[in-house]
Amino acid sequence: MAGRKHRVTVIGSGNWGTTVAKLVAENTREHSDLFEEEVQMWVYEENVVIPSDSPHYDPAVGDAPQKLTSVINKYHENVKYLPKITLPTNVVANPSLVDAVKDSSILIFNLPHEFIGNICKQIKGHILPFARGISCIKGVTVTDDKVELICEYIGETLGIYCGALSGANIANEIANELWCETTIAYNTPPCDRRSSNGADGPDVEKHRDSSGRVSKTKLTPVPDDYPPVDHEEIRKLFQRPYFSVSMVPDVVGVSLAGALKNIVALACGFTEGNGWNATAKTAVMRRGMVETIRFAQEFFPESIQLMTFWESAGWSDMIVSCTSARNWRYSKMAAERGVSLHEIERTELNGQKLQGISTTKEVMSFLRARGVESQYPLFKAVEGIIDGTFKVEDVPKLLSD
Ligand SMILES: NC(=O)c1ccc[n+]([C@@H]2O[C@H](COP(=O)([O-])OP(=O)(O)OC[C@H]3O[C@@H](n4cnc5c(N)ncnc54)[C@H](O)[C@@H]3O)[C@@H](O)[C@H]2O)c1
Ligand SMILES: O=P(O)(O)OC[C@H](O)CO
Repeated sequence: MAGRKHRVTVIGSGNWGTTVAKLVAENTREHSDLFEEEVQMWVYEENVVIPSDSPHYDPAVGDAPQKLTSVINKYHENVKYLPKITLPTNVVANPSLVDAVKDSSILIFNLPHEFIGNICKQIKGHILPFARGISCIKGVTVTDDKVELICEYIGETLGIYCGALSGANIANEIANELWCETTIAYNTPPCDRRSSNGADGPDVEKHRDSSGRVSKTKLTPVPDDYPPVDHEEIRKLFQRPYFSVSMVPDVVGVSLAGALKNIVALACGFTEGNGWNATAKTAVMRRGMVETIRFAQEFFPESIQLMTFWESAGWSDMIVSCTSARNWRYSKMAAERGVSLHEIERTELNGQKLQGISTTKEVMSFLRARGVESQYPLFKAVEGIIDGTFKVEDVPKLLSD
Protein backbone atom coordinates (compact mmCIF):
# COMPACT_ATOMS: atom_id res chain seq x y z
CA MET A 1 0.00 0.00 0.00
CA ALA A 2 1.48 3.35 -1.04
CA GLY A 3 2.15 5.68 1.88
CA ARG A 4 5.33 7.34 0.71
CA LYS A 5 5.84 9.66 -2.25
CA HIS A 6 8.69 9.78 -4.73
CA ARG A 7 11.30 12.44 -4.15
CA VAL A 8 12.80 13.71 -7.41
CA THR A 9 16.27 15.11 -8.09
CA VAL A 10 17.51 16.59 -11.35
CA ILE A 11 21.28 16.19 -11.59
CA GLY A 12 22.45 19.06 -13.78
CA SER A 13 21.28 22.61 -14.33
CA GLY A 14 22.42 23.71 -17.78
CA ASN A 15 20.07 24.87 -20.51
CA TRP A 16 18.24 21.51 -20.71
CA GLY A 17 18.78 20.47 -17.11
CA THR A 18 17.02 23.61 -15.84
CA THR A 19 14.21 23.27 -18.39
CA VAL A 20 13.53 19.68 -17.35
CA ALA A 21 13.62 20.70 -13.67
CA LYS A 22 10.95 23.29 -14.50
CA LEU A 23 8.57 20.92 -16.25
CA VAL A 24 9.09 18.14 -13.74
CA ALA A 25 8.43 20.54 -10.84
CA GLU A 26 5.17 21.63 -12.51
CA ASN A 27 4.20 17.95 -12.57
CA THR A 28 5.23 17.10 -9.01
CA ARG A 29 2.85 19.88 -7.94
CA GLU A 30 0.10 18.59 -10.16
CA HIS A 31 0.57 14.96 -9.06
CA SER A 32 1.30 15.54 -5.42
CA ASP A 33 -0.31 12.17 -4.61
CA LEU A 34 2.69 10.47 -6.29
CA PHE A 35 5.57 12.89 -5.86
CA GLU A 36 6.93 15.18 -3.18
CA GLU A 37 6.41 18.69 -4.51
CA GLU A 38 9.95 19.91 -3.94
CA VAL A 39 12.37 19.05 -6.75
CA GLN A 40 16.04 19.17 -5.94
CA MET A 41 18.26 20.47 -8.75
CA TRP A 42 21.97 19.84 -8.37
CA VAL A 43 23.96 22.81 -9.64
CA TYR A 44 27.64 22.76 -10.55
CA GLU A 45 28.38 25.77 -8.41
CA GLU A 46 29.94 28.83 -9.95
CA ASN A 47 29.96 32.57 -9.44
CA VAL A 48 27.83 34.83 -11.61
CA VAL A 49 27.70 38.59 -11.98
CA ILE A 50 24.24 40.07 -12.54
CA PRO A 51 24.42 42.85 -15.14
CA SER A 52 23.01 46.27 -14.23
CA ASP A 53 20.26 46.05 -16.87
CA SER A 54 18.87 42.84 -15.30
CA PRO A 55 15.65 43.05 -13.23
CA HIS A 56 17.58 41.05 -10.61
CA TYR A 57 20.36 43.63 -10.34
CA ASP A 58 20.79 44.70 -6.74
CA PRO A 59 22.71 47.99 -6.34
CA ALA A 60 23.74 46.88 -2.86
CA VAL A 61 25.52 43.88 -4.42
CA GLY A 62 26.66 45.68 -7.58
CA ASP A 63 29.11 43.76 -9.76
CA ALA A 64 30.18 41.44 -6.95
CA PRO A 65 30.11 37.76 -7.96
CA GLN A 66 27.29 35.74 -6.41
CA LYS A 67 26.79 31.98 -6.09
CA LEU A 68 24.60 30.66 -8.89
CA THR A 69 22.61 28.48 -6.45
CA SER A 70 21.79 31.49 -4.23
CA VAL A 71 20.69 33.50 -7.26
CA ILE A 72 18.45 30.66 -8.52
CA ASN A 73 16.85 30.19 -5.11
CA LYS A 74 16.35 33.92 -4.57
CA TYR A 75 15.00 34.92 -7.99
CA HIS A 76 13.75 31.51 -9.27
CA GLU A 77 15.70 31.98 -12.45
CA ASN A 78 18.86 30.32 -13.75
CA VAL A 79 20.32 33.59 -14.94
CA LYS A 80 23.29 31.93 -16.61
CA TYR A 81 21.91 28.85 -18.40
CA LEU A 82 18.19 29.63 -18.82
CA PRO A 83 17.78 33.38 -18.46
CA LYS A 84 14.37 35.10 -18.53
CA ILE A 85 12.48 31.93 -17.57
CA THR A 86 10.78 31.89 -14.18
CA LEU A 87 11.13 28.55 -12.43
CA PRO A 88 8.45 27.15 -10.12
CA THR A 89 9.30 27.93 -6.51
CA ASN A 90 9.45 24.20 -5.73
CA VAL A 91 12.70 23.86 -7.73
CA VAL A 92 15.47 24.06 -5.13
CA ALA A 93 19.02 24.58 -6.36
CA ASN A 94 21.57 22.62 -4.33
CA PRO A 95 25.36 22.83 -4.75
CA SER A 96 25.93 19.57 -2.83
CA LEU A 97 25.54 16.56 -5.08
CA VAL A 98 25.37 14.05 -2.25
CA ASP A 99 22.79 16.11 -0.38
CA ALA A 100 20.71 16.68 -3.54
CA VAL A 101 20.33 12.94 -4.24
CA LYS A 102 19.82 11.91 -0.61
CA ASP A 103 16.48 10.09 -0.15
CA SER A 104 15.44 10.64 -3.78
CA SER A 105 13.79 7.68 -5.41
CA ILE A 106 13.80 9.21 -8.91
CA LEU A 107 17.04 10.59 -10.32
CA ILE A 108 17.02 12.56 -13.58
CA PHE A 109 20.48 12.82 -15.11
CA ASN A 110 20.83 15.89 -17.27
CA LEU A 111 24.31 17.27 -17.88
CA PRO A 112 26.94 17.12 -20.63
CA HIS A 113 27.95 13.48 -21.10
CA GLU A 114 31.63 14.03 -20.38
CA PHE A 115 30.82 14.66 -16.70
CA ILE A 116 28.70 11.56 -16.01
CA GLY A 117 31.61 9.34 -14.91
CA ASN A 118 32.62 11.75 -12.17
CA ILE A 119 29.00 12.28 -11.09
CA CYS A 120 28.37 8.54 -10.73
CA LYS A 121 31.61 8.15 -8.77
CA GLN A 122 30.48 10.82 -6.31
CA ILE A 123 26.94 9.55 -5.71
CA LYS A 124 27.67 5.82 -5.66
CA GLY A 125 26.75 4.56 -2.20
CA HIS A 126 24.81 7.75 -1.40
CA ILE A 127 21.57 7.00 -3.24
CA LEU A 128 18.59 4.88 -2.29
CA PRO A 129 19.25 1.30 -3.46
CA PHE A 130 15.83 1.21 -5.15
CA ALA A 131 16.19 4.58 -6.89
CA ARG A 132 15.20 4.65 -10.56
CA GLY A 133 16.87 6.85 -13.16
CA ILE A 134 16.07 8.63 -16.40
CA SER A 135 18.97 9.94 -18.46
CA CYS A 136 18.26 13.02 -20.59
CA ILE A 137 21.89 13.07 -21.70
CA LYS A 138 22.74 12.91 -25.41
CA GLY A 139 26.07 11.14 -25.75
CA VAL A 140 27.78 7.80 -25.21
CA THR A 141 30.55 6.63 -22.93
CA VAL A 142 33.56 5.17 -24.70
CA THR A 143 35.90 3.18 -22.48
CA ASP A 144 38.24 0.23 -23.00
CA ASP A 145 37.50 0.08 -26.68
CA LYS A 146 33.76 -0.27 -26.15
CA VAL A 147 30.77 2.00 -26.50
CA GLU A 148 28.22 2.03 -23.74
CA LEU A 149 24.87 3.82 -23.61
CA ILE A 150 24.84 6.50 -20.92
CA CYS A 151 21.70 5.10 -19.27
CA GLU A 152 23.25 1.64 -19.10
CA TYR A 153 26.52 3.05 -17.78
CA ILE A 154 24.54 4.84 -15.03
CA GLY A 155 22.50 1.72 -14.27
CA GLU A 156 25.53 -0.54 -14.09
CA THR A 157 27.68 1.87 -12.08
CA LEU A 158 25.00 2.71 -9.53
CA GLY A 159 23.22 -0.65 -9.41
CA ILE A 160 19.85 0.80 -10.44
CA TYR A 161 17.56 0.70 -13.46
CA CYS A 162 17.88 3.77 -15.71
CA GLY A 163 15.83 4.64 -18.80
CA ALA A 164 16.50 7.30 -21.46
CA LEU A 165 14.66 10.44 -22.59
CA SER A 166 15.55 11.99 -25.95
CA GLY A 167 13.74 13.88 -28.66
CA ALA A 168 13.57 16.90 -30.93
CA ASN A 169 13.82 19.22 -27.97
CA ILE A 170 15.26 22.73 -27.99
CA ALA A 171 15.42 23.70 -24.32
CA ASN A 172 14.55 27.39 -24.74
CA GLU A 173 11.44 26.57 -26.75
CA ILE A 174 10.19 24.06 -24.17
CA ALA A 175 11.03 26.46 -21.34
CA ASN A 176 8.78 28.97 -23.16
CA GLU A 177 6.11 26.24 -23.29
CA LEU A 178 6.06 25.89 -27.07
CA TRP A 179 4.69 22.46 -27.93
CA CYS A 180 6.91 19.57 -28.95
CA GLU A 181 7.31 15.82 -28.52
CA THR A 182 9.83 13.59 -26.81
CA THR A 183 10.56 9.87 -26.54
CA ILE A 184 11.20 7.97 -23.32
CA ALA A 185 12.64 4.47 -23.38
CA TYR A 186 11.83 2.76 -20.11
CA ASN A 187 11.39 -0.94 -19.46
CA THR A 188 9.93 -1.43 -16.03
CA PRO A 189 12.16 -4.01 -14.33
CA PRO A 190 10.28 -7.27 -13.61
CA CYS A 191 10.85 -6.83 -9.87
CA ASP A 192 8.88 -3.55 -9.99
CA ARG A 193 5.85 -4.98 -11.78
CA ARG A 194 3.02 -5.06 -9.31
CA SER A 195 0.96 -7.73 -10.96
CA SER A 196 -2.44 -8.59 -9.50
CA ASN A 197 -1.11 -11.82 -7.95
CA GLY A 198 1.79 -9.89 -6.43
CA ALA A 199 4.44 -12.09 -8.07
CA ASP A 200 7.65 -10.23 -8.84
CA GLY A 201 9.98 -11.28 -11.65
CA PRO A 202 13.74 -11.73 -11.39
CA ASP A 203 15.63 -8.82 -9.85
CA VAL A 204 18.48 -8.80 -12.37
CA GLU A 205 18.95 -6.19 -15.11
CA LYS A 206 21.14 -7.11 -18.10
CA HIS A 207 23.34 -4.57 -19.89
CA ARG A 208 25.00 -5.37 -23.20
CA ASP A 209 27.80 -3.11 -24.48
CA SER A 210 29.05 -2.79 -28.07
CA SER A 211 31.49 -5.70 -27.64
CA GLY A 212 28.57 -8.02 -26.81
CA ARG A 213 29.70 -8.27 -23.17
CA VAL A 214 26.69 -8.76 -20.93
CA SER A 215 26.84 -7.52 -17.36
CA LYS A 216 24.16 -8.02 -14.77
CA THR A 217 22.95 -5.61 -12.13
CA LYS A 218 21.09 -6.94 -9.13
CA LEU A 219 18.17 -4.59 -8.61
CA THR A 220 16.42 -3.69 -5.40
CA PRO A 221 12.65 -3.52 -6.00
CA VAL A 222 10.84 -0.25 -5.36
CA PRO A 223 9.21 -0.86 -1.94
CA ASP A 224 5.46 -1.38 -1.84
CA ASP A 225 4.86 1.68 0.31
CA TYR A 226 5.96 3.88 -2.64
CA PRO A 227 3.79 4.35 -5.71
CA PRO A 228 4.97 2.06 -8.53
CA VAL A 229 7.42 3.41 -11.11
CA ASP A 230 5.92 2.31 -14.38
CA HIS A 231 5.06 3.98 -17.69
CA GLU A 232 2.07 5.73 -16.18
CA GLU A 233 4.09 7.39 -13.41
CA ILE A 234 7.01 8.23 -15.73
CA ARG A 235 4.59 9.88 -18.13
CA LYS A 236 3.00 11.84 -15.27
CA LEU A 237 6.42 13.11 -14.28
CA PHE A 238 7.40 14.40 -17.73
CA GLN A 239 4.31 15.03 -19.85
CA ARG A 240 3.04 18.61 -20.02
CA PRO A 241 0.44 20.20 -22.28
CA TYR A 242 3.42 21.58 -24.22
CA PHE A 243 5.57 18.41 -23.98
CA SER A 244 4.09 15.18 -25.39
CA VAL A 245 5.72 11.96 -24.27
CA SER A 246 5.89 8.75 -26.30
CA MET A 247 6.99 5.70 -24.31
CA VAL A 248 9.02 3.05 -26.19
CA PRO A 249 11.04 -0.02 -25.15
CA ASP A 250 14.18 0.65 -27.26
CA VAL A 251 16.85 2.24 -25.04
CA VAL A 252 19.52 1.55 -27.67
CA GLY A 253 17.75 3.36 -30.51
CA VAL A 254 16.73 6.31 -28.35
CA SER A 255 20.22 6.68 -26.86
CA LEU A 256 22.25 6.24 -30.04
CA ALA A 257 20.02 8.47 -32.17
CA GLY A 258 20.35 11.24 -29.55
CA ALA A 259 24.12 10.90 -29.34
CA LEU A 260 25.07 10.50 -33.00
CA LYS A 261 22.80 13.21 -34.43
CA ASN A 262 25.14 15.72 -32.76
CA ILE A 263 27.92 14.64 -35.16
CA VAL A 264 25.57 15.07 -38.12
CA ALA A 265 24.44 18.48 -36.84
CA LEU A 266 28.07 19.64 -36.91
CA ALA A 267 28.39 18.38 -40.49
CA CYS A 268 25.26 20.32 -41.49
CA GLY A 269 26.52 23.50 -39.84
CA PHE A 270 29.89 23.23 -41.56
CA THR A 271 28.19 22.61 -44.90
CA GLU A 272 25.80 25.52 -44.59
CA GLY A 273 28.49 27.82 -43.24
CA ASN A 274 30.48 27.03 -46.36
CA GLY A 275 27.68 28.48 -48.48
CA TRP A 276 25.91 25.31 -49.55
CA ASN A 277 22.17 25.22 -49.21
CA ALA A 278 19.30 22.87 -48.39
CA THR A 279 20.06 20.27 -51.04
CA ALA A 280 23.58 19.70 -49.69
CA LYS A 281 22.29 19.77 -46.14
CA THR A 282 19.63 17.13 -46.72
CA ALA A 283 22.25 14.91 -48.37
CA VAL A 284 24.37 15.25 -45.25
CA MET A 285 21.38 14.49 -43.00
CA ARG A 286 20.45 11.40 -45.00
CA ARG A 287 24.00 10.08 -44.96
CA GLY A 288 24.27 10.88 -41.28
CA MET A 289 21.17 8.83 -40.55
CA VAL A 290 22.52 5.96 -42.65
CA GLU A 291 25.75 5.98 -40.59
CA THR A 292 23.78 6.24 -37.34
CA ILE A 293 21.67 3.20 -38.19
CA ARG A 294 24.74 1.33 -39.48
CA PHE A 295 26.47 2.00 -36.16
CA ALA A 296 23.47 0.81 -34.16
CA GLN A 297 23.06 -2.35 -36.23
CA GLU A 298 26.76 -3.14 -36.22
CA PHE A 299 27.40 -2.73 -32.50
CA PHE A 300 24.00 -3.36 -30.86
CA PRO A 301 22.38 -5.83 -33.29
CA GLU A 302 20.35 -7.72 -30.67
CA SER A 303 18.44 -4.76 -29.38
CA ILE A 304 18.05 -2.03 -31.99
CA GLN A 305 14.51 -1.45 -33.28
CA LEU A 306 14.34 0.48 -36.56
CA MET A 307 10.88 1.88 -35.78
CA THR A 308 12.52 4.04 -33.11
CA PHE A 309 14.04 6.20 -35.86
CA TRP A 310 10.49 7.34 -36.71
CA GLU A 311 9.99 8.60 -33.17
CA SER A 312 10.85 12.12 -31.99
CA ALA A 313 14.21 10.73 -30.81
CA GLY A 314 14.95 9.63 -34.39
CA TRP A 315 14.28 11.63 -37.56
CA SER A 316 12.62 14.55 -35.74
CA ASP A 317 15.69 15.14 -33.59
CA MET A 318 17.94 14.78 -36.64
CA ILE A 319 15.96 17.47 -38.46
CA VAL A 320 15.71 19.94 -35.58
CA SER A 321 19.36 19.44 -34.64
CA CYS A 322 20.48 20.14 -38.20
CA THR A 323 18.31 23.23 -38.59
CA SER A 324 18.16 25.08 -35.29
CA ALA A 325 20.14 23.55 -32.42
CA ARG A 326 23.47 24.68 -30.94
CA ASN A 327 25.75 22.12 -32.59
CA TRP A 328 24.44 23.21 -36.00
CA ARG A 329 24.32 26.95 -35.21
CA TYR A 330 27.85 27.21 -33.89
CA SER A 331 29.54 24.91 -36.43
CA LYS A 332 27.93 27.10 -39.11
CA MET A 333 29.37 30.14 -37.37
CA ALA A 334 32.82 28.49 -37.20
CA ALA A 335 32.75 27.80 -40.95
CA GLU A 336 31.50 31.32 -41.75
CA ARG A 337 34.19 32.96 -39.63
CA GLY A 338 36.93 30.51 -40.60
CA VAL A 339 37.79 29.74 -36.95
CA SER A 340 37.91 26.46 -35.06
CA LEU A 341 34.88 25.01 -33.32
CA HIS A 342 36.80 24.92 -30.04
CA GLU A 343 37.39 28.66 -30.37
CA ILE A 344 33.67 29.26 -30.96
CA GLU A 345 32.70 27.10 -27.98
CA ARG A 346 35.10 29.08 -25.80
CA THR A 347 34.05 32.54 -26.95
CA GLU A 348 30.33 32.24 -27.77
CA LEU A 349 28.73 29.57 -25.57
CA ASN A 350 28.96 31.16 -22.09
CA GLY A 351 29.65 27.80 -20.44
CA GLN A 352 27.26 25.72 -22.55
CA LYS A 353 28.73 22.67 -24.30
CA LEU A 354 28.67 21.39 -27.86
CA GLN A 355 28.24 17.67 -27.30
CA GLY A 356 29.09 16.94 -30.93
CA ILE A 357 32.77 17.76 -30.45
CA SER A 358 33.53 15.12 -27.82
CA THR A 359 31.08 12.60 -29.29
CA THR A 360 32.82 12.80 -32.68
CA LYS A 361 36.22 12.20 -31.12
CA GLU A 362 35.02 9.35 -28.91
CA VAL A 363 33.05 7.58 -31.63
CA MET A 364 35.88 7.93 -34.16
CA SER A 365 38.50 6.59 -31.74
CA PHE A 366 36.25 3.60 -31.13
CA LEU A 367 35.67 3.02 -34.88
CA ARG A 368 39.39 3.39 -35.62
CA ALA A 369 40.28 0.85 -32.92
CA ARG A 370 37.93 -1.59 -34.65
CA GLY A 371 39.40 -0.74 -38.10
CA VAL A 372 35.99 0.22 -39.53
CA GLU A 373 36.28 4.01 -39.77
CA SER A 374 36.11 3.97 -43.59
CA GLN A 375 32.51 2.73 -43.34
CA TYR A 376 31.62 6.00 -41.60
CA PRO A 377 32.87 8.67 -44.04
CA LEU A 378 30.62 11.44 -42.74
CA PHE A 379 31.65 10.96 -39.11
CA LYS A 380 35.28 10.81 -40.26
CA ALA A 381 34.92 14.03 -42.28
CA VAL A 382 33.51 15.84 -39.22
CA GLU A 383 36.46 14.67 -37.12
CA GLY A 384 38.89 15.91 -39.77
CA ILE A 385 37.19 19.32 -40.00
CA ILE A 386 37.26 19.74 -36.21
CA ASP A 387 40.96 18.78 -36.15
CA GLY A 388 41.79 20.99 -39.13
CA THR A 389 43.06 18.08 -41.25
CA PHE A 390 40.15 18.40 -43.72
CA LYS A 391 38.48 21.44 -45.23
CA VAL A 392 34.71 21.80 -45.46
CA GLU A 393 35.08 22.06 -49.26
CA ASP A 394 36.42 18.49 -49.22
CA VAL A 395 33.11 17.05 -47.95
CA PRO A 396 31.68 15.92 -51.34
CA LYS A 397 34.94 14.16 -52.21
CA LEU A 398 35.25 12.61 -48.75
CA LEU A 399 31.74 11.24 -49.04
CA SER A 400 32.31 9.80 -52.53
CA ASP A 401 35.62 8.00 -51.87
N1 LIG B 1 20.08 22.46 -24.46
C1 LIG B 1 19.22 21.75 -25.19
O1 LIG B 1 18.39 22.31 -25.95
C2 LIG B 1 19.21 20.26 -25.06
C3 LIG B 1 18.06 19.58 -25.48
C4 LIG B 1 18.00 18.19 -25.37
C5 LIG B 1 19.09 17.51 -24.85
N2 LIG B 1 20.20 18.19 -24.43
C6 LIG B 1 21.28 17.40 -23.82
O2 LIG B 1 21.20 17.62 -22.41
C7 LIG B 1 22.48 17.40 -21.82
C8 LIG B 1 22.77 18.56 -20.89
O3 LIG B 1 22.93 19.74 -21.65
P1 LIG B 1 22.52 21.19 -21.17
O4 LIG B 1 22.03 21.91 -22.38
O5 LIG B 1 21.63 21.15 -19.99
O6 LIG B 1 23.93 21.79 -20.68
P2 LIG B 1 24.64 23.15 -21.10
O7 LIG B 1 25.52 22.89 -22.27
O8 LIG B 1 23.62 24.24 -21.26
O9 LIG B 1 25.48 23.54 -19.83
C9 LIG B 1 26.65 22.94 -19.41
C10 LIG B 1 26.45 22.47 -17.98
O10 LIG B 1 27.60 21.76 -17.57
C11 LIG B 1 27.88 22.14 -16.23
N3 LIG B 1 29.27 21.83 -15.92
C12 LIG B 1 30.39 22.51 -16.29
N4 LIG B 1 31.48 21.89 -15.80
C13 LIG B 1 31.04 20.81 -15.11
C14 LIG B 1 31.68 19.78 -14.39
N5 LIG B 1 33.01 19.71 -14.27
N6 LIG B 1 30.92 18.82 -13.81
C15 LIG B 1 29.57 18.84 -13.94
N7 LIG B 1 28.89 19.80 -14.61
C16 LIG B 1 29.63 20.77 -15.19
C17 LIG B 1 27.54 23.60 -16.20
O11 LIG B 1 27.38 24.05 -14.88
C18 LIG B 1 26.24 23.61 -16.98
O12 LIG B 1 25.16 23.30 -16.12
C19 LIG B 1 23.46 17.25 -22.98
O13 LIG B 1 23.75 15.88 -23.18
C20 LIG B 1 22.69 17.81 -24.18
O14 LIG B 1 23.08 17.18 -25.41
C21 LIG B 1 20.27 19.54 -24.52
O1 LIG C 1 21.52 22.49 -28.96
P1 LIG C 1 22.08 21.14 -29.19
O2 LIG C 1 22.84 21.05 -30.49
O3 LIG C 1 22.84 20.59 -28.02
O4 LIG C 1 20.83 20.15 -29.41
C1 LIG C 1 19.72 20.29 -28.60
C2 LIG C 1 18.81 19.10 -28.73
O5 LIG C 1 19.51 17.90 -28.63
C3 LIG C 1 17.99 19.13 -29.99
O6 LIG C 1 17.01 18.12 -29.93
